[in-house]
Amino acid sequence: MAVRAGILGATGAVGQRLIQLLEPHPAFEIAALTASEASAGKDYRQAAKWRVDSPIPDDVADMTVTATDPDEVPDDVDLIFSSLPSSVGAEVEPGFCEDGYVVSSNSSNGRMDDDIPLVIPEVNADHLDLIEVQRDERGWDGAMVKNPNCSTITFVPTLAALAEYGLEKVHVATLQAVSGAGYDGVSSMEIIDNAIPYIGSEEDKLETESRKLLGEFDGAELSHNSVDVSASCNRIPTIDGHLENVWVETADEVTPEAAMAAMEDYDSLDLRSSPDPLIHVFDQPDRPQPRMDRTLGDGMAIAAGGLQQSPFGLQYNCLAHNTIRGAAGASVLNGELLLENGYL
Ligand SMILES: NC(=O)C1=CN([C@@H]2O[C@H](COP(=O)(O)OP(=O)(O)OC[C@H]3O[C@@H](n4cnc5c(N)ncnc54)[C@H](OP(=O)(O)O)[C@@H]3O)[C@@H](O)[C@H]2O)C=CC1
Ligand SMILES: N[C@@H](CC(=O)OP(=O)(O)O)C(=O)O
Repeated sequence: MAVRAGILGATGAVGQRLIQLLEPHPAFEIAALTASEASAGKDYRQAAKWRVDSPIPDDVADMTVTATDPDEVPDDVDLIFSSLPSSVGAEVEPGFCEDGYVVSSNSSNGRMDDDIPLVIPEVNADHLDLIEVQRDERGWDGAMVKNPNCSTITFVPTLAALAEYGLEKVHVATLQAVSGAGYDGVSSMEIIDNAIPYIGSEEDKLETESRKLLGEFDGAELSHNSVDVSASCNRIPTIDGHLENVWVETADEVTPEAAMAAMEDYDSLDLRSSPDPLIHVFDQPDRPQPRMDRTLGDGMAIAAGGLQQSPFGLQYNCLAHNTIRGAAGASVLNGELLLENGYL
Protein backbone atom coordinates (compact mmCIF):
# COMPACT_ATOMS: atom_id res chain seq x y z
CA MET A 1 0.00 0.00 0.00
CA ALA A 2 1.26 3.47 -0.86
CA VAL A 3 2.46 5.75 1.95
CA ARG A 4 0.09 8.72 2.36
CA ALA A 5 2.04 11.93 1.89
CA GLY A 6 1.39 15.62 2.46
CA ILE A 7 3.12 18.55 0.74
CA LEU A 8 3.81 21.78 2.66
CA GLY A 9 4.16 24.78 0.35
CA ALA A 10 2.33 22.80 -2.35
CA THR A 11 1.40 25.86 -4.43
CA GLY A 12 5.01 27.06 -4.86
CA ALA A 13 7.56 26.34 -7.60
CA VAL A 14 9.09 23.38 -5.76
CA GLY A 15 5.69 22.24 -4.45
CA GLN A 16 4.47 21.97 -8.05
CA ARG A 17 7.50 19.88 -9.01
CA LEU A 18 6.79 17.66 -6.00
CA ILE A 19 3.25 17.09 -7.28
CA GLN A 20 4.59 16.31 -10.76
CA LEU A 21 7.02 13.71 -9.34
CA LEU A 22 4.74 12.21 -6.68
CA GLU A 23 1.56 11.83 -8.72
CA PRO A 24 2.86 8.84 -10.76
CA HIS A 25 4.98 7.48 -7.86
CA PRO A 26 3.96 3.93 -6.89
CA ALA A 27 5.17 4.20 -3.27
CA PHE A 28 3.54 7.52 -2.31
CA GLU A 29 0.01 8.89 -2.51
CA ILE A 30 -0.65 12.64 -2.33
CA ALA A 31 -3.11 13.03 0.55
CA ALA A 32 -2.71 16.62 1.79
CA LEU A 33 -1.68 19.96 0.32
CA THR A 34 -0.88 23.00 2.44
CA ALA A 35 0.12 26.59 1.73
CA SER A 36 -0.32 30.03 3.32
CA GLU A 37 -3.54 31.33 4.89
CA ALA A 38 -4.23 33.14 1.61
CA SER A 39 -4.56 29.80 -0.22
CA ALA A 40 -6.26 27.82 2.56
CA GLY A 41 -9.80 26.67 1.74
CA LYS A 42 -9.35 26.99 -2.03
CA ASP A 43 -9.26 24.17 -4.58
CA TYR A 44 -5.66 23.53 -5.62
CA ARG A 45 -6.46 24.60 -9.20
CA GLN A 46 -7.57 28.04 -7.90
CA ALA A 47 -4.82 28.42 -5.31
CA ALA A 48 -1.81 27.55 -7.48
CA LYS A 49 -0.48 29.47 -10.47
CA TRP A 50 0.52 26.23 -12.21
CA ARG A 51 3.74 26.68 -14.16
CA VAL A 52 5.15 23.16 -14.52
CA ASP A 53 5.44 21.66 -18.02
CA SER A 54 2.68 19.04 -17.62
CA PRO A 55 -1.01 19.57 -16.67
CA ILE A 56 -2.14 19.58 -13.01
CA PRO A 57 -3.19 16.00 -12.25
CA ASP A 58 -7.04 15.97 -12.07
CA ASP A 59 -7.30 14.47 -8.60
CA VAL A 60 -4.82 17.03 -7.24
CA ALA A 61 -6.57 19.97 -8.95
CA ASP A 62 -9.76 19.23 -6.99
CA MET A 63 -8.11 18.82 -3.58
CA THR A 64 -8.68 21.55 -1.00
CA VAL A 65 -5.55 23.36 0.15
CA THR A 66 -5.28 23.74 3.93
CA ALA A 67 -3.27 26.02 6.19
CA THR A 68 0.20 24.73 7.09
CA ASP A 69 -0.64 23.34 10.50
CA PRO A 70 -0.30 19.73 11.76
CA ASP A 71 -3.92 19.84 12.98
CA GLU A 72 -5.07 20.41 9.39
CA VAL A 73 -3.29 17.31 8.05
CA PRO A 74 -5.08 13.93 8.37
CA ASP A 75 -3.62 11.57 10.97
CA ASP A 76 -3.21 8.77 8.43
CA VAL A 77 -0.62 10.85 6.56
CA ASP A 78 2.83 9.49 7.51
CA LEU A 79 5.23 11.41 5.32
CA ILE A 80 5.48 15.15 4.79
CA PHE A 81 7.41 16.80 1.95
CA SER A 82 8.22 20.39 2.85
CA SER A 83 9.09 23.17 0.42
CA LEU A 84 8.35 26.26 2.45
CA PRO A 85 10.31 29.53 2.62
CA SER A 86 13.00 28.74 5.20
CA SER A 87 11.67 31.28 7.75
CA VAL A 88 8.28 29.53 7.64
CA GLY A 89 9.90 26.08 7.68
CA ALA A 90 11.81 26.99 10.85
CA GLU A 91 8.55 27.94 12.52
CA VAL A 92 6.31 25.05 11.50
CA GLU A 93 8.37 21.96 10.58
CA PRO A 94 9.30 21.01 14.20
CA GLY A 95 5.59 20.94 15.11
CA PHE A 96 4.99 18.30 12.42
CA CYS A 97 7.86 16.18 13.78
CA GLU A 98 6.52 16.52 17.33
CA ASP A 99 3.14 15.32 16.12
CA GLY A 100 4.69 12.15 14.70
CA TYR A 101 5.09 13.05 11.02
CA VAL A 102 8.29 12.10 9.20
CA VAL A 103 9.39 15.19 7.28
CA SER A 104 11.56 15.22 4.14
CA SER A 105 12.38 18.89 3.77
CA ASN A 106 13.92 20.94 1.00
CA SER A 107 13.97 24.18 3.02
CA SER A 108 17.33 25.45 4.25
CA ASN A 109 16.43 25.97 7.94
CA GLY A 110 18.12 23.43 10.22
CA ARG A 111 20.30 21.89 7.51
CA MET A 112 23.45 22.42 9.57
CA ASP A 113 21.98 21.35 12.94
CA ASP A 114 24.07 18.59 14.52
CA ASP A 115 21.15 16.17 14.83
CA ILE A 116 19.47 16.78 11.48
CA PRO A 117 20.60 14.41 8.70
CA LEU A 118 21.50 16.31 5.54
CA VAL A 119 21.37 13.62 2.88
CA ILE A 120 22.13 12.89 -0.75
CA PRO A 121 21.30 9.15 -0.69
CA GLU A 122 24.01 8.11 -3.18
CA VAL A 123 26.63 9.98 -1.10
CA ASN A 124 25.81 9.58 2.59
CA ALA A 125 22.74 7.37 3.10
CA ASP A 126 24.23 6.18 6.42
CA HIS A 127 23.75 9.68 7.91
CA LEU A 128 19.99 9.00 7.92
CA ASP A 129 20.36 7.12 11.22
CA LEU A 130 21.16 10.45 12.86
CA ILE A 131 17.36 10.34 13.24
CA GLU A 132 17.85 8.09 16.29
CA VAL A 133 20.02 10.78 17.94
CA GLN A 134 17.51 13.43 16.90
CA ARG A 135 14.61 11.51 18.46
CA ASP A 136 16.54 11.01 21.72
CA GLU A 137 17.47 14.69 21.93
CA ARG A 138 14.22 16.25 20.79
CA GLY A 139 11.71 13.67 22.02
CA TRP A 140 10.07 13.58 18.57
CA ASP A 141 7.90 10.63 17.50
CA GLY A 142 8.36 11.86 13.95
CA ALA A 143 11.65 12.79 12.30
CA MET A 144 13.31 15.31 10.02
CA VAL A 145 15.67 14.79 7.09
CA LYS A 146 16.89 17.60 4.84
CA ASN A 147 18.26 17.67 1.32
CA PRO A 148 21.00 20.20 0.57
CA ASN A 149 20.94 23.39 -1.47
CA CYS A 150 20.62 22.85 -5.24
CA SER A 151 24.15 24.10 -6.01
CA THR A 152 25.61 21.92 -3.26
CA ILE A 153 23.85 18.85 -4.69
CA THR A 154 25.37 19.55 -8.10
CA PHE A 155 29.05 19.26 -7.15
CA VAL A 156 29.17 17.09 -4.02
CA PRO A 157 28.56 13.75 -5.82
CA THR A 158 31.59 14.47 -8.04
CA LEU A 159 33.69 15.13 -4.93
CA ALA A 160 32.43 11.92 -3.34
CA ALA A 161 33.65 10.07 -6.44
CA LEU A 162 37.13 11.59 -5.95
CA ALA A 163 37.28 11.14 -2.16
CA GLU A 164 39.62 8.13 -2.39
CA TYR A 165 42.35 10.51 -3.64
CA GLY A 166 42.12 12.62 -0.46
CA LEU A 167 40.23 15.88 -0.90
CA GLU A 168 42.25 18.87 0.28
CA LYS A 169 40.99 22.06 -1.39
CA VAL A 170 38.01 22.76 -3.63
CA HIS A 171 37.17 25.93 -5.54
CA VAL A 172 33.76 26.10 -7.17
CA ALA A 173 32.19 28.84 -9.30
CA THR A 174 28.48 28.51 -10.11
CA LEU A 175 26.34 29.69 -13.04
CA GLN A 176 22.85 29.34 -11.59
CA ALA A 177 19.53 29.33 -13.42
CA VAL A 178 16.83 31.88 -12.60
CA SER A 179 14.32 29.23 -11.44
CA GLY A 180 16.51 28.80 -8.35
CA ALA A 181 15.33 32.18 -7.14
CA GLY A 182 11.64 31.19 -7.59
CA TYR A 183 9.22 32.54 -10.20
CA ASP A 184 9.21 36.09 -8.86
CA GLY A 185 12.79 36.01 -7.62
CA VAL A 186 14.77 37.82 -10.33
CA SER A 187 13.07 40.30 -12.66
CA SER A 188 13.61 40.08 -16.43
CA MET A 189 15.07 43.62 -16.42
CA GLU A 190 17.72 42.45 -13.95
CA ILE A 191 18.80 39.29 -15.69
CA ILE A 192 18.37 39.58 -19.49
CA ASP A 193 21.69 40.55 -21.11
CA ASN A 194 23.31 40.23 -17.71
CA ALA A 195 24.93 38.07 -15.02
CA ILE A 196 24.73 38.79 -11.29
CA PRO A 197 27.81 37.78 -9.27
CA TYR A 198 25.97 37.48 -5.96
CA ILE A 199 23.30 35.15 -4.53
CA GLY A 200 22.53 35.83 -0.86
CA SER A 201 23.90 33.20 1.58
CA GLU A 202 24.59 30.78 -1.28
CA GLU A 203 28.40 30.67 -1.02
CA ASP A 204 28.29 29.84 2.67
CA LYS A 205 25.80 27.00 1.97
CA LEU A 206 28.09 25.37 -0.59
CA GLU A 207 31.10 25.68 1.71
CA THR A 208 29.46 24.27 4.86
CA GLU A 209 26.88 21.81 3.54
CA SER A 210 29.50 20.03 1.39
CA ARG A 211 31.69 19.36 4.43
CA LYS A 212 28.73 17.98 6.40
CA LEU A 213 27.66 15.71 3.51
CA LEU A 214 31.19 14.35 3.11
CA GLY A 215 31.60 13.86 6.86
CA GLU A 216 31.49 10.63 8.86
CA PHE A 217 28.76 9.41 11.17
CA ASP A 218 29.90 6.97 13.88
CA GLY A 219 26.41 6.12 15.10
CA ALA A 220 26.42 8.88 17.72
CA GLU A 221 28.11 11.95 16.25
CA LEU A 222 28.74 13.38 12.84
CA SER A 223 32.18 14.82 12.08
CA HIS A 224 32.46 17.16 9.12
CA ASN A 225 35.03 16.60 6.38
CA SER A 226 38.12 18.80 6.71
CA VAL A 227 38.30 19.73 3.00
CA ASP A 228 38.55 23.51 2.39
CA VAL A 229 35.81 24.68 0.05
CA SER A 230 35.64 28.15 -1.49
CA ALA A 231 32.58 29.07 -3.57
CA SER A 232 31.67 31.95 -5.88
CA CYS A 233 28.01 32.06 -6.92
CA ASN A 234 26.58 33.74 -10.01
CA ARG A 235 23.09 34.05 -11.48
CA ILE A 236 22.81 33.78 -15.27
CA PRO A 237 19.85 33.93 -17.66
CA THR A 238 19.16 30.20 -18.06
CA ILE A 239 15.77 28.85 -16.92
CA ASP A 240 16.76 25.53 -15.28
CA GLY A 241 20.05 23.75 -14.62
CA HIS A 242 22.95 24.96 -12.48
CA LEU A 243 26.35 24.69 -14.20
CA GLU A 244 29.48 24.75 -12.01
CA ASN A 245 33.24 25.04 -12.64
CA VAL A 246 35.26 23.06 -10.10
CA TRP A 247 38.97 22.86 -9.20
CA VAL A 248 40.00 20.09 -6.78
CA GLU A 249 43.37 19.64 -5.07
CA THR A 250 43.89 16.10 -3.80
CA ALA A 251 46.52 14.49 -1.54
CA ASP A 252 47.22 11.78 -4.14
CA GLU A 253 47.60 12.72 -7.75
CA VAL A 254 44.55 12.04 -9.90
CA THR A 255 44.76 12.21 -13.68
CA PRO A 256 41.76 13.42 -15.70
CA GLU A 257 41.38 9.88 -17.06
CA ALA A 258 41.32 8.36 -13.57
CA ALA A 259 38.88 11.03 -12.36
CA MET A 260 36.64 10.36 -15.32
CA ALA A 261 36.61 6.63 -14.52
CA ALA A 262 35.97 7.28 -10.82
CA MET A 263 32.95 9.45 -11.68
CA GLU A 264 31.59 7.04 -14.29
CA ASP A 265 31.92 4.10 -11.89
CA TYR A 266 30.45 5.90 -8.88
CA ASP A 267 27.50 3.82 -7.64
CA SER A 268 23.91 4.86 -7.91
CA LEU A 269 21.31 3.23 -5.62
CA ASP A 270 18.51 0.79 -6.16
CA LEU A 271 15.91 3.47 -5.41
CA ARG A 272 13.28 4.55 -7.97
CA SER A 273 14.56 8.12 -8.33
CA SER A 274 18.26 7.30 -8.33
CA PRO A 275 19.52 7.35 -11.94
CA ASP A 276 21.98 4.88 -13.38
CA PRO A 277 24.60 6.13 -13.98
CA LEU A 278 24.47 8.77 -11.25
CA ILE A 279 27.23 10.80 -12.90
CA HIS A 280 27.12 11.06 -16.67
CA VAL A 281 30.61 11.97 -17.86
CA PHE A 282 31.14 13.68 -21.23
CA ASP A 283 34.44 13.60 -23.03
CA GLN A 284 33.42 16.42 -25.39
CA PRO A 285 35.06 19.60 -24.02
CA ASP A 286 31.93 21.77 -24.49
CA ARG A 287 29.60 19.67 -22.29
CA PRO A 288 27.66 19.60 -20.04
CA GLN A 289 25.34 22.44 -21.09
CA PRO A 290 22.16 23.41 -19.20
CA ARG A 291 19.70 23.26 -22.12
CA MET A 292 21.05 19.99 -23.50
CA ASP A 293 21.92 18.04 -20.39
CA ARG A 294 19.67 19.06 -17.49
CA THR A 295 17.10 16.30 -18.16
CA LEU A 296 19.59 13.41 -18.10
CA GLY A 297 18.26 10.63 -15.86
CA ASP A 298 14.83 12.34 -15.78
CA GLY A 299 16.50 15.39 -14.24
CA MET A 300 18.14 13.35 -11.45
CA ALA A 301 21.59 12.73 -12.99
CA ILE A 302 24.71 14.80 -12.41
CA ALA A 303 26.55 15.63 -15.65
CA ALA A 304 30.30 16.25 -15.70
CA GLY A 305 32.81 17.12 -18.39
CA GLY A 306 35.84 19.15 -19.36
CA LEU A 307 38.13 17.15 -17.07
CA GLN A 308 41.67 18.46 -17.30
CA GLN A 309 44.79 19.11 -15.25
CA SER A 310 45.31 22.73 -14.10
CA PRO A 311 47.83 24.56 -11.88
CA PHE A 312 45.11 24.38 -9.20
CA GLY A 313 44.60 20.60 -9.46
CA LEU A 314 41.95 18.70 -11.36
CA GLN A 315 39.53 20.98 -13.19
CA TYR A 316 36.06 20.10 -14.53
CA ASN A 317 32.49 21.30 -15.04
CA CYS A 318 29.33 19.76 -13.60
CA LEU A 319 25.61 20.34 -13.97
CA ALA A 320 22.30 19.29 -12.39
CA HIS A 321 18.65 20.22 -12.80
CA ASN A 322 18.15 22.59 -9.88
CA THR A 323 14.41 22.11 -9.27
CA ILE A 324 14.49 18.32 -9.79
CA ARG A 325 17.81 16.83 -8.54
CA GLY A 326 18.42 20.08 -6.65
CA ALA A 327 15.07 20.34 -4.88
CA ALA A 328 11.83 18.34 -5.38
CA GLY A 329 13.50 15.18 -6.75
CA ALA A 330 16.04 15.30 -3.90
CA SER A 331 13.22 15.34 -1.32
CA VAL A 332 11.40 12.48 -3.07
CA LEU A 333 14.61 10.44 -3.16
CA ASN A 334 15.07 11.04 0.58
CA GLY A 335 11.46 9.85 1.02
CA GLU A 336 12.36 6.65 -0.81
CA LEU A 337 15.40 6.22 1.45
CA LEU A 338 13.25 6.73 4.57
CA LEU A 339 10.89 4.03 3.32
CA GLU A 340 13.72 1.63 2.43
CA ASN A 341 15.24 2.12 5.90
CA GLY A 342 12.03 1.42 7.80
CA TYR A 343 11.33 4.95 9.00
CA LEU A 344 7.84 4.85 7.36
N1 LIG B 1 12.87 27.36 -6.64
C1 LIG B 1 13.90 26.53 -6.56
O1 LIG B 1 14.47 26.09 -7.56
C2 LIG B 1 14.42 26.11 -5.28
C3 LIG B 1 13.82 26.46 -4.07
N2 LIG B 1 14.31 25.99 -2.92
C4 LIG B 1 13.74 26.30 -1.61
O2 LIG B 1 12.45 25.65 -1.51
C5 LIG B 1 11.56 26.45 -0.77
C6 LIG B 1 10.37 26.79 -1.63
O3 LIG B 1 10.80 27.52 -2.76
P1 LIG B 1 9.81 27.92 -3.92
O4 LIG B 1 8.89 26.79 -4.19
O5 LIG B 1 10.64 28.45 -5.01
O6 LIG B 1 8.96 29.09 -3.21
P2 LIG B 1 7.59 29.73 -3.65
O7 LIG B 1 7.58 31.12 -3.15
O8 LIG B 1 7.30 29.46 -5.07
O9 LIG B 1 6.51 28.89 -2.79
C7 LIG B 1 6.41 29.02 -1.39
C8 LIG B 1 5.32 28.10 -0.87
O10 LIG B 1 5.23 28.29 0.54
C9 LIG B 1 3.92 28.77 0.89
N3 LIG B 1 4.02 29.77 1.95
C10 LIG B 1 4.56 31.01 1.87
N4 LIG B 1 4.43 31.65 3.06
C11 LIG B 1 3.79 30.79 3.89
C12 LIG B 1 3.36 30.86 5.25
N5 LIG B 1 3.56 31.97 6.00
N6 LIG B 1 2.73 29.80 5.78
C13 LIG B 1 2.51 28.69 5.03
N7 LIG B 1 2.89 28.56 3.75
C14 LIG B 1 3.52 29.59 3.18
C15 LIG B 1 3.36 29.37 -0.38
O11 LIG B 1 1.95 29.40 -0.32
P3 LIG B 1 1.05 30.52 -1.08
O12 LIG B 1 0.98 30.10 -2.54
O13 LIG B 1 -0.27 30.41 -0.39
O14 LIG B 1 1.73 31.82 -0.88
C16 LIG B 1 3.92 28.40 -1.40
O15 LIG B 1 3.15 27.23 -1.40
C17 LIG B 1 12.37 27.65 -0.30
O16 LIG B 1 12.90 27.38 0.97
C18 LIG B 1 13.47 27.75 -1.34
O17 LIG B 1 14.57 28.44 -0.83
C19 LIG B 1 15.37 25.16 -2.96
C20 LIG B 1 16.00 24.80 -4.10
C21 LIG B 1 15.55 25.25 -5.34
N1 LIG C 1 19.45 29.72 -3.65
C1 LIG C 1 19.21 28.71 -4.68
C2 LIG C 1 17.88 28.07 -4.48
C3 LIG C 1 17.48 27.87 -3.07
O1 LIG C 1 16.37 28.20 -2.73
O2 LIG C 1 18.38 27.35 -2.24
P1 LIG C 1 18.09 26.84 -0.74
O3 LIG C 1 17.35 25.51 -0.84
O4 LIG C 1 19.41 26.68 -0.11
O5 LIG C 1 17.26 27.88 -0.04
C4 LIG C 1 19.31 29.38 -6.04
O6 LIG C 1 19.19 30.55 -6.02
O7 LIG C 1 19.47 28.78 -7.08
